[in-house]
Parts: sequence; C-alpha cells; structure tokens
Amino acid sequence: MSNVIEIEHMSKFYGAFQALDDINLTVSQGEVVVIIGPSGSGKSTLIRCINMLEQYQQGDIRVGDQRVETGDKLASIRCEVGMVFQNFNLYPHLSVLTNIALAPIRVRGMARRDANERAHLLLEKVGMGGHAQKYPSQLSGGQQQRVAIARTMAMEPRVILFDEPTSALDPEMVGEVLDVMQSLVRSGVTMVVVTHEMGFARKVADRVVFMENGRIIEQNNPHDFFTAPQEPRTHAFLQAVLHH
Ligand SMILES: Nc1ncnc2c1ncn2[C@@H]1O[C@H](COP(=O)(O)OP(=O)(O)OP(=O)(O)O)[C@@H](O)[C@H]1O
Repeated sequence: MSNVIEIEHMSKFYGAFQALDDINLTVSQGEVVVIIGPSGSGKSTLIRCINMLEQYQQGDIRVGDQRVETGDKLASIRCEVGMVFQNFNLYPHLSVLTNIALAPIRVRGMARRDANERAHLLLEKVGMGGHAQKYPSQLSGGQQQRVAIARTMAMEPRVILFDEPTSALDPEMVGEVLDVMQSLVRSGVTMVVVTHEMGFARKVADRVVFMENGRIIEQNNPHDFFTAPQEPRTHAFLQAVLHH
C-alpha cells in the first residue's frame, strides 16, 4: 500500500528547546493513526510540522510525492493535508455553506454552483443538513466541529490531521464528533488523530503511537498496545489515564 506520509529522522526546535527528537513515522493510504501521550510531549507540534504550521530543522517529511518545506510548496501541501483544530476555527462572518464552499472556489477554482452542491452533500454526511444558512455562532460546539470537518473534506485532501478535535467540547457533544470521524474512517479517509479519547483509539485506530518528551516511545495495533504495552513508560501512562 502506498505511503501518504513519510517522516524520517525529523527533529524540531523552538529556539534552544528540542520539541521533537528523531521522529520516524509512516502513514499509509486508508490508515488511521492515533497519537497519544502526556501534555507537552510534542503531539501537536508533530502534526503542525506535517502541514507546515511549524517548521522543522532536521530530517524529512514527505506527503505523497512532495517534500514538506517552506517556500512555494506551501499551497500545494495545504491542499493535500487537511486539518481540524481543537477550536473549530470557522469564519464567523460566513454562513455554514460558505465556510465549506470557500476554499474549493478560491483555491481550486471550482464553480460556485458545484462548490455549493458539494458543500450541501458534505453537510448531509456530517448530519448538519438543515443548517447551511446559519452562522457559526448559532451552532453548538459539536455542530461547529462537524462543519469544520465538512470544510476540510471539501478540499478532498489525501490525509486529514485532527488536533484534539473534541477537547474543547462539552462532554455530551464529544460522541457526535467521534461518530462523524468514525464514518469518515469507514469511507476510507486517511487520518492522523491527536486525542485523549482512549476509547476512540482502541476502537477506531489501525495504529496507536505513544509519545513522551518529543520522542515516539512505542507504536502498535490497538489490541496489543492497550493489552501488552512493551515500554514501562507506556505502561505507566496507560495505568494513569485508564484507571484514574
Ligand atoms: N510556540 C512555541 N514556542 C516554544 N515552545 C513551544 C511552542 N509550542 C509548544 N512548545 C513546547 O513544545 C513542547 C511540545 O508541545 P506540544 O503542544 O506539541 O505538546 P502536546 O503533546 O501537543 O501537549 P498537549 O497535550 O498539552 O496539547 C512543550 O514543552 C511546549 O511547551
């Protein structure tokens, strides 16, 4: 199966502080990789390097057949890599429909009618069919996040990166967003998900990656990862999060 993301010996520094240390990770087409680890372990930094929200200093990141690097690559990498943030980041002054249709029109040059038609289909897919003309402030957090997912899908990226997509939500809305993500998985979307939702990792991931202090400590299929972690640090983390 072809690799969508290939990361080799990648390190990232914020000034003198090393946030990522010799990261090696591949994600193949259709794969769901869930990244877990303690606060400050570098999970967000890692996915922000993949879509060029942060620069890395050593090693390589490739998406499809392109090397991720600054300069003229930015636009084409951003088309290939979708991102869903913790705080939804919808445009507050645009309707739900326009939030979704805007980038396909502006960036891909799609005709407005086609982009709107696609936006309506995507809204149905995320269970938001009746809300096309509303504004983000009229929606709950869970609804806004489902619109944000539809907006990312509208660009038909090769892979979608999720940075703690349910962390800013009230508990009763977490399930509706995870359900939408699971439906994307069933339709074959490749994704990398940073989350504290262990149930999602267990049920939906093809592979779970555990990070600590800027390093990948261990990665495995969810069954083996959760039942028989190999590294003492993984074991200790799972004990703390699963039994508190
Ligand atoms: N812009 C920045 N400048 C300097 N240091 C930063 C910056 N962003 C993150 N860091 C540091 O890099 C480390 C990794 O942060 P990161 O946000 O990637 O961790 P995380 O695993 O995603 O944590 P959390 O689960 O709390 O979101 C932390 O020590 C953090 O303080």
